[in-house]
Amino acid sequence: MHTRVHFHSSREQVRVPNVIALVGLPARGKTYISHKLCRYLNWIGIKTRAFNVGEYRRKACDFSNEGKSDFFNPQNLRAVKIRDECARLAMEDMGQYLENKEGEVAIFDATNTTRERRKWLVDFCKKEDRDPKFRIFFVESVCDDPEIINSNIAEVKISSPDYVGRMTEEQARDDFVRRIENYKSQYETLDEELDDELSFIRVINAGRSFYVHNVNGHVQSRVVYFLMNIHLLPRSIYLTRHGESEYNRIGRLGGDSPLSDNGLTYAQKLREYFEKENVPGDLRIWSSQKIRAAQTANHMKDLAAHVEYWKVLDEIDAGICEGLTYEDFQARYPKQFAERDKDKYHYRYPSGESYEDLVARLEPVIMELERQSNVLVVSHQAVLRCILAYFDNKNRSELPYLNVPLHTIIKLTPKAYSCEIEMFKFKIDAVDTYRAKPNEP
Ligand SMILES: O=c1[nH]cnc2c1c(-c1ccccc1)cn2-c1ccc(Br)cc1
Ligand SMILES: O=P(O)(O)OC[C@H]1O[C@](O)(CO)[C@@H](O)[C@@H]1O
Repeated sequence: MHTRVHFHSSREQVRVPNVIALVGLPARGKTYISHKLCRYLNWIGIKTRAFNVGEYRRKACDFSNEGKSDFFNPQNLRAVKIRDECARLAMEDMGQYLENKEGEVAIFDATNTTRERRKWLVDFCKKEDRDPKFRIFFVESVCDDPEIINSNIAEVKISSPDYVGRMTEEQARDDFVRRIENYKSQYETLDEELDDELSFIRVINAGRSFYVHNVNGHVQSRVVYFLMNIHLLPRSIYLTRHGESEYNRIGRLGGDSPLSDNGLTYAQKLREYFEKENVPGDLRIWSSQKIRAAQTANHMKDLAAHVEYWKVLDEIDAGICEGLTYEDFQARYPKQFAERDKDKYHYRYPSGESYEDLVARLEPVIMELERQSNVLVVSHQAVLRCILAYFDNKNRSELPYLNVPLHTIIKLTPKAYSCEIEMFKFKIDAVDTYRAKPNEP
């Protein structure tokens, strides 16, 4: 009988609640950072939610009767009152989220461009009757590169609910530039002397340089590490499973079987796809160290600088079920089989892995994908579900059931706040290895 030891990440209860507060003028990528950080922290298992004050303001007052940029004029006292009220509401909701332990990290996405506003936040996190106090980390984004600012305004501002359908793009752009001017007059940047006791990072020109001050604790150091590895440069990430393998054909899990004839055909067609794709610059190819993946990647050899073989890209280890079919698994270990369907993300095969283990094993791959330009990843069903869940912001109950069929290329193209996903299914026969969640009895 196998001794089963349950390792549950009990660290979640231990960690102090963290607030990550953005600082910066409009169109400095605060919401971009907020969305991306939220997605990364949730994926690595740190429950995180973003609170965007702009959304509270849009709920509080529709813009039909408000002057757009004038609403942000500091002399407009009525508007100042509404904006402060929205910030207070967002802060209250954030406080509840952390107090009720719904999550460990709250991201406060607002301009926070005055020392007074930031002091309000700090006092809120450290207030007398709060136990435990919230740790707060400021992420300031400063940017004077007009190209970056204009791409931000073009990509996300003029299509924002504040403008769309109310004025022309030209008018929207002009109004937004006036809105920025309103904030500039009041902007007090973080200062290493005046704000010496604060913890913060200043990101300059979309990550061209950084100033890091008084980093405190595990979450803040992960945030700094992540922000120093992401970039805005346009590129695409291609994901594909190996071609159909002999084990796929007989429904066996895991193993290290070679490609079937169909699989070999797919490997050839994959190469032809990339010959036509004309990927700009050089294409990096990462393969797992399983024969079926290496055979698939090797058909691309001379198209890419070189193929790299990563063991961390190997398929989920099914432990005692390696080499079995699902039918064998159910017949031989009925209790285990039933347990897996109850919570497929946390279920760990005896002597094997869970999807949660896979995510932990794949974190360096995600970090390197963020750093790189155009990459093709040749891997496996469970592994690609984890990678896809990161880029498509899928949670831990959806992740183990994502559809990643054989003989299909998944092309990811990151956009401002989301990732464009295209799936190219090749007309080459392949078995269907997808096993749906059985409906509740
Ligand atoms: O506009 C900007 N100014 C300044 N920094 C910016 C942007 C954007 C951006 C650009 C276009 C659309 C949506 C967001 C991203 N970052 C950014 C910030 C921090 C890091 Br680390 C990487 C990128
Ligand atoms: O988590 P699921 O749905 O069983 O999929 C993972 C399985 O898919 C395969 O890659 C192909 O069936 C197996 O090697 C692996 O155990």
